[in-house]
Amino acid sequence: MAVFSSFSRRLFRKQFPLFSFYFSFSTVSPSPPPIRVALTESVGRAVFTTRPIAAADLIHTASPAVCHPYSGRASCYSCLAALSNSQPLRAPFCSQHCHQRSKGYYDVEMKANWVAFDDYCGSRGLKYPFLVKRLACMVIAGDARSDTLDILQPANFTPEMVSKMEEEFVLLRNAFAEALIGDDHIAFLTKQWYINVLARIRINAFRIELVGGLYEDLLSLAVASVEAEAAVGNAVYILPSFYNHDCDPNAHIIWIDNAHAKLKALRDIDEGEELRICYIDASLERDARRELLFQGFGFQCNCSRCLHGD
Ligand SMILES: C[S@@+](CC[C@H](N)C(=O)[O-])C[C@H]1O[C@@H](n2cnc3c(N)ncnc32)[C@H](O)[C@@H]1O
Repeated sequence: MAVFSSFSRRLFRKQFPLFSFYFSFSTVSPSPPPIRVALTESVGRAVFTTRPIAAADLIHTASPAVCHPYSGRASCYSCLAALSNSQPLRAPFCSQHCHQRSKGYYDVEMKANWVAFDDYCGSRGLKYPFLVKRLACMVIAGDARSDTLDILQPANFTPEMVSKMEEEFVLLRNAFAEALIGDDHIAFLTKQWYINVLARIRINAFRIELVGGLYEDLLSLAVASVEAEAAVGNAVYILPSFYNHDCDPNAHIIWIDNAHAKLKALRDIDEGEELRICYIDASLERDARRELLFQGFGFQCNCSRCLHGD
């Protein structure tokens, strides 16, 4: 658990000079990452460089605030690394470290019967409720705060969307209640909490594709993103969620062996430039990209490729 809470604590240790704030990574990283997060007039918060960054440089890494493997994947419960074939089914961890780190919320999850919730979400192709379930287990275990994701931008849900979430919420709460997890431990688990968390996940969740040993340089990075195996799960991060989108990005988020993310520069970047990643397949036509961004994230892209044509 420590990894999640200490990461959040470090992130929340922030100052608020006019319209910008800086994160302190002093106790863990030898030097802070060369970035700052600031409020912009057009796209809310954004990430800017504090010094020049060379192409292919690692800008920073990030641990997930919450992650969840896709069902049917032989992935570590904790970090989403591939499990070896010899791994016993009852021990879904890639290492003792992952087991120790996640033991508290894994035990909470194992106490409850998830058949109804999993069937409901699985049969409808819903993936994000599993992230909410994981976060709820972490909160009950004392491994995360219930407001962990509150700092992130939420999606706007229509009343119809909210009413569709009623059933999955009831199934989630009932699973905990029937497992005799005391009322005081699940007092945070209201419908409003469920909707608020899903609204953050909707905008900020990353689909994790591992590139494994393929990654060596900028060229293989491009190849890797095309050749990567199918996604292994979803995760939400705090700092990477402040990166805005660009259809011609200067940065890229990648996962090598597990859900620990690396933010890398795709080209030389000047001091003070905004860092942007691409949320979608940048090779799509302009109209298709704009439609995807609007439907998936609710915004009209203001990047220069969209504004000035391909
Ligand atoms: C993952 S968040 C990025 C951080 C966000 N700006 C914030 O303040 O938290 C995604 C949201 O940022 C805004 N955004 C990101 N990229 C954008 C772009 N290219 N054009 C317009 N808005 C963008 C949209 O509101 C989008 O829903």
